[in-house]
Amino acid sequence: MIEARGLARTFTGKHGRVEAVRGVDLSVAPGEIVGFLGPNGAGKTTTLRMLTTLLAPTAGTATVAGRDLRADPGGVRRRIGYVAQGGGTDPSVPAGEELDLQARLYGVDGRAQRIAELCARLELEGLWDRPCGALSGGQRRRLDIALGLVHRPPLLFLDEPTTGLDPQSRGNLWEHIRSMRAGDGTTVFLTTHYLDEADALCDRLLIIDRGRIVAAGTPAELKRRVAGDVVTLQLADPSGAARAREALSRHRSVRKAVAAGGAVRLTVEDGERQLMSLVRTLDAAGVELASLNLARPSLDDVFLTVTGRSLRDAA
Ligand SMILES: Nc1ncnc2c1ncn2[C@@H]1O[C@H](COP(=O)(O)OP(=O)(O)OP(=O)(O)O)[C@@H](O)[C@H]1O
Repeated sequence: MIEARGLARTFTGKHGRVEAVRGVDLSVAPGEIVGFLGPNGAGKTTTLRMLTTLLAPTAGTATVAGRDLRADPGGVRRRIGYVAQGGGTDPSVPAGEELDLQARLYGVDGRAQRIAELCARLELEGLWDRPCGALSGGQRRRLDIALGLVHRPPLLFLDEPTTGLDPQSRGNLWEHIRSMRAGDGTTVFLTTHYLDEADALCDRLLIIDRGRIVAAGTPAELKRRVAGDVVTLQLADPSGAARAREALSRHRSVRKAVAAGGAVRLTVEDGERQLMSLVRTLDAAGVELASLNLARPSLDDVFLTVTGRSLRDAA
């Protein structure tokens, strides 16, 4: 559904050159929900705007929904839906009117039926006459999605669909996105910087950092392949962190050791079995331990492993 090779975008302005996206390759199969994850400023929106024809790439090629991005941008636009960050509704216009107008703009066959179908599926019934500005955050996001889907596109792009929503509305929106896929087989490509969203909603993830894709796979694959188990050793005396890190990084099970805030954080193969041996290594190095924690990897650990930074800190 999407094939991109070497997609890049450089901005040149008064303050110099910004290489926002530096050669992105990506493939999305029909029916997938793919999450594009990364910290603020990583290049998510820029990539999305290129894939949706809103921004011309400086380099690279892409086929989107079966059409060539450069040769046939109009063809791409007719076959995709795009929901921008914050949506694009007029606060003073009633929700139903927005939907009707969008359907007319696209010349949708069976307009009334398509709108009724979307309203039922996205729980928008009864909101027809309500001005968009008077809808709740969750309702507005569902209306934005309905607007993006009115012309039955096989591919839907969502830019940070749940930013600003409370946890309950976020979970509710995830359900709706899944039901779109189940009902029409819609392929969904979404950007997010929420790790829980990426984990719970997406079949596959692409992690972008500083304009490059640094990891790709299903959430489970990424956690298994990239991260290993995470052992955090809190030291009694924070000044021993560097020494502890050095001793532990020589341990045969340790893939990566990072010292931060008086603790050493290890990425370890088979963490449970290695705990005693790690404690002995620390003991031999003369470093006193205050506490110990073993955790299965999270997506944040994946990001930390591939970039050396925490996604939470970076976001
Ligand atoms: N029109 C522009 N002119 C100059 N620089 C830009 C422009 N648009 C984006 N950038 C820069 O390109 C980089 C990538 O921005 P982009 O909006 O793609 O990131 P993002 O991952 O979507 O971030 P966020 O999560 O904050 O939305 C940033 O450094 C940003 O400041």
